[in-house]
Amino acid sequence: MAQKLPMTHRSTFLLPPTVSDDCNGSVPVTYALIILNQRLLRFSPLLWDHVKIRVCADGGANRLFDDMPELCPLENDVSGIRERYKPDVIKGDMDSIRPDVLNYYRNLGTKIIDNSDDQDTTDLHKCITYLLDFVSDDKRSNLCILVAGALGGRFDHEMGNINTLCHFSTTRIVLLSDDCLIQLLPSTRHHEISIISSVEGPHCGLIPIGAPSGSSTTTGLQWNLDNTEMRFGGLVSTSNIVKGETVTVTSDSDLLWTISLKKNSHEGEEGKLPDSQHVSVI
Ligand SMILES: Nc1ncnc2c1ncn2[C@@H]1O[C@H](COP(=O)(O)OP(=O)(O)OP(=O)(O)O)[C@@H](O)[C@H]1O
Ligand SMILES: Cc1ncc(C[n+]2csc(CCO)c2C)c(N)n1
Repeated sequence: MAQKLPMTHRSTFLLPPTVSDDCNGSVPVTYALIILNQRLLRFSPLLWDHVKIRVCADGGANRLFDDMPELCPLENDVSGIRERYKPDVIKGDMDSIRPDVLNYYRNLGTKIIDNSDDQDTTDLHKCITYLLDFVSDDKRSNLCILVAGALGGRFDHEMGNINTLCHFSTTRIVLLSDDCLIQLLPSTRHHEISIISSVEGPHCGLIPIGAPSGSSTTTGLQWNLDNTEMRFGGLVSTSNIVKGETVTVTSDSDLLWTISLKKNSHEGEEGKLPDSQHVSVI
C-alpha cells in the first residue's frame, strides 16, 4: 500500500501568540473561532488573539456578551470590553440569542445571518459552512477552526458537535472545553501530533467513531496500539497517557483524538494555560 502523507498537529493556539507561531511544521495556519452557547472558556481571550475571524453560533453571542467582562477582571470598562470582543458574524436559527444582544452587536457592525428556515443542521454546522465559503479555495487547507464550548453540556449537542467533525472530515476542526480538546484524525493520513506538555496532557484517548477500526498503530503513548482493532463494545483507547513529545497515529479508519488541557488550579506556574489577565497584556 502507498505510504500515507504525514499530517502534523500542534496546538499553538493554547500558547500566547508570538510572531513565529501558528505553524504546523513549516505550514502557516489560519485560525477561526466559533463560540457556541455554553459558558465561555476561561482561555477565550487567548483564542481570540490567535484567530482571524470570530463567529458566534446563535446563543453563543449571549455568552460572549455576558461572560467576557468576567474574564477580563482587571478592566472596569464593560462596554470597552464588549466593543473590543465584537464578533464578526452571528449565524444560526436565532432561537436562543436575546434581542438585546442581537441589537447590541448589530449596532456595532457585526454581520447577522438568520438561518431560521433550516431546522435540519445545527448552528455549529451553519457556522462552519459560512467559514468554508468565506475562505478562498487555496487557503482552505490551512484553515483551522477552533470551536469553544463544544463539550461538557447536553449530550445530544455534544454528539451533534462530534458528528460535525465527521461531516467536515477534510477540514481541521478542534472542539474545545475548559478540560479537553477533540479532533478528527482522517484515516487517509499518517498523524504526527506534537504535545505541548506545559498546557496539554497527559491524559488522552483514541476512539473510532461511526465504524470499528480494524487496525490502528501508535507511538508515544503509555499503552500503544500495534495493528490493534478498536470498536465500541470491544476495545477503545480511553485513559491513555502521552509519554513523549510526539504521538504518531496511523489507522484504517477515522479516529477521534482527545487530550486533556491543564488547569490553573491543578498545575504549577509551568503547566498553566494563560488566564485572561496574562492575555490582556500580550
Ligand atoms: N449544552 C451544550 N453542549 C454542547 N454544545 C452546545 C450546548 N448548547 C449549545 N451547544 C452548541 O451551541 C450551538 C448554538 O446553541 P443554541 O442553544 O443557540 O442552539 P439551538 O439550536 O437553539 O439548540 P436547541 O434548540 O437544541 O436547544 C449548538 O448548535 C451547539 O453546537
Ligand atoms: C431527524 C431529526 N432530528 C432532529 C431534528 C431537529 N434539529 C436538528 S438540527 C436543528 C436545528 C437546531 O438549531 C433541529 C431543530 C431534525 N431536523 N431531524
